[in-house]
Amino acid sequence: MADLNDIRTRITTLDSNLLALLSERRELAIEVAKSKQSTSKPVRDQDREQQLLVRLINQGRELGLDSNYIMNIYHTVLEDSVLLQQAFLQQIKNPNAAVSVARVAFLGDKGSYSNLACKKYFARQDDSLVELGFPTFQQIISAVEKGQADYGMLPIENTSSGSINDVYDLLQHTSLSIVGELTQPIEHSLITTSDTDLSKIKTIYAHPQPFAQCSLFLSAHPHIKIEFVDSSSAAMAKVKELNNDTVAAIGSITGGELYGLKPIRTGLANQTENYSRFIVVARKPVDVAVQIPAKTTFTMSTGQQAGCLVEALLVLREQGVNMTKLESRPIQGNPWEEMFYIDVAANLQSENMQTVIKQLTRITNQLKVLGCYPSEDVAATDVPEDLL
Ligand SMILES: C=C(O[C@@H]1C=C(C(=O)O)C=C[C@H]1O)C(=O)O
Repeated sequence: MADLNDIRTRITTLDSNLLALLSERRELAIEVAKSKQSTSKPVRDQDREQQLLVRLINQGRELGLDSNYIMNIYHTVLEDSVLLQQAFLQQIKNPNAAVSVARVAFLGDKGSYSNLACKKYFARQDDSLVELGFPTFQQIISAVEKGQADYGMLPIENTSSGSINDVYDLLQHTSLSIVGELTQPIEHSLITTSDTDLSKIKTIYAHPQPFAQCSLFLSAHPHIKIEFVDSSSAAMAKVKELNNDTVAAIGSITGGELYGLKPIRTGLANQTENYSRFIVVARKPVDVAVQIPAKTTFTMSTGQQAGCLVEALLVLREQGVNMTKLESRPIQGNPWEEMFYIDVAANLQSENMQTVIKQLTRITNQLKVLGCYPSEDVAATDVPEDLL
């Protein structure tokens, strides 16, 4: 039998080769983006993706590889390829927005969910990253407004707990623009210093958002005391500092590793598919290249007469503009009046969106465009059922 060390050496070599190939594939994706730039072809080509997946699944089968295994790997590869091309075309479209060092403000400290989102988002940009942690959303916005940071990363909604109202309310008053978005899987775990047991835990430190997203798990353990902290990273820092087996934090496994902490329970969120959508804000708006699916976010307040909102929404329908989200929030200082937040799948520079904005400005009390940015929804391409 071959020696374990020898086999591992071969695996190590093989893994290095896989990485080199993935990196080469990314370089080719950039070449494809350059060609699309000259022809204005959309970045996403689902027919091509489907052909590629069918071929790989068939080829994989001959090598004894499961079709779902291939699908999972290639969904990640294709998503990365599409988002990489989008980031590349955006940089060409917005040369003035280029910074060589991106200073990004986020909630918490190293290892917070927002910090992990920053790392992921900016890994696709050419800039190097300076991470600036803040204890509140307001401080993140102020840091960008004052020029202490170039970007702010703000969570806006979560599949378990819904909209993050504090962020929506802050957007009413800022001059910043939304320039990007990112959807991140959020996997809550119970993070501790030692190999303790859930039955020994007396206190859990958590930010109110993870607390809300894990409410079912927490209500099943009513004897555990909950201490709220400013961020998941603050929760993990606290557990590290206390260093005993009766305390735990709600955080991510990756975040916990940065504090030398371990998970004793995973999958705490109410929904198994727990995702957060983050927005990226900056002082100047960006334009979105035509090859990229764009989203535009605007706020509007309508009169309180019957049918005002319907009339506004009809404008979207008449222009064939698809609304992907509608949120309403009270207007501070005007009891019972509502501000509507609307996301549409459209490029602000398109003719229909220009018409929408013109008409809505006429029929609403107030309209403000918060930004137009590349949509990061890269839905998996399906392959024929019988292949799976
Ligand atoms: C690379 C391309 O762009 C996108 C990414 C693909 C890939 O990485 O293989 C395939 C199709 C497109 O959605 C392409 O069009 O070939």
